[in-house]
Amino acid sequence: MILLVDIGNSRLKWTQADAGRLQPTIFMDYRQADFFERLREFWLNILAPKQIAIASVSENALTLLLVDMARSLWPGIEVIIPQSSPTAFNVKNAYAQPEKLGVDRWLALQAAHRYYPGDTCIVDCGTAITIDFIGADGSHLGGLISPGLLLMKKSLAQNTAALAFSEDQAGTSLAVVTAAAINNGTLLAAAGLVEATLARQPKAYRLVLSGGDGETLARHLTVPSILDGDLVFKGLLNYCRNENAS
Ligand SMILES: Nc1ncnc2c1ncn2[C@@H]1O[C@H](COP(=O)(O)OP(=O)(O)O)[C@@H](O)[C@H]1O
Ligand SMILES: CC(C)(COP(=O)(O)O)[C@@H](O)C(=O)NCCC(=O)O
Ligand SMILES: [K+]
Repeated sequence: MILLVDIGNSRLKWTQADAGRLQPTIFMDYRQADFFERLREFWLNILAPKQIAIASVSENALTLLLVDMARSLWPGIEVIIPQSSPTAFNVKNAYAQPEKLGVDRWLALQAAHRYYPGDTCIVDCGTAITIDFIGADGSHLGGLISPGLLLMKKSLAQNTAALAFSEDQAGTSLAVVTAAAINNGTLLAAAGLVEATLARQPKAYRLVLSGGDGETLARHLTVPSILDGDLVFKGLLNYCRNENAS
């Protein structure tokens, strides 16, 4: 059994992999006061893992606390914390400073190259929206970062006098009330960003979506997409199979 952990800027996601098969993901808000107790409760009741692999774009202190918890629960557990690098698993990082690419994006690129080979565009619609392109030969072409849906709405609420935050369903039609105007405006900003980015590339790319708002985005895009919320976990699994990747 392998324990896989993906820490984003909003939530911690974890799952277990048994012979490469991923169990359902557990989503947790790591900013809640009882987060560590709740996670410990969960982990006390799982089969002892041989390895724990962690991908985090959040505070390093959080990763260290999780490693401490894992080591106290399962002494001798192997801890794997991949870092962004110039190349790994036949994928070449396009960043001028490869270590600066978010490790979640780096792992998703490696998983896409393995499970969706070809020219692929990966969009992770989480706290931020990240868009990354990879060619069939494994070369990353670069990417884009924009605020996610919740952040766009929060920033409107925080920086205006008259715009309140609402979690109502969003669409892409023209609205006649403020809440819908905001929800639809922000959703269309995200959908338009993805569609425009794809349209501006010199060739066609297969689109793979992930992240907490991936499904919402998929429903409102005018282009076909595949939903895969496990890309980061799948990327982590590579490092568990082969620790010597560079
Ligand atoms: N139950 C939920 N709790 C929190 N965010 C959610 C939930 N359902 C959908 N979302 C959306 O998902 C986004 C977070 O996605 P996620 O992939 O977990 O982000 P991150 O990887 O940045 O932590 C939020 O910004 C929000 O818009
Ligand atoms: C862009 C991100 C904030 C996305 O994080 P997320 O929305 O998954 O929480 C993260 O991948 C990150 O911190 N990246 C480092 C900068 C970069 O990738 O260029
Ligand atoms: K993201």
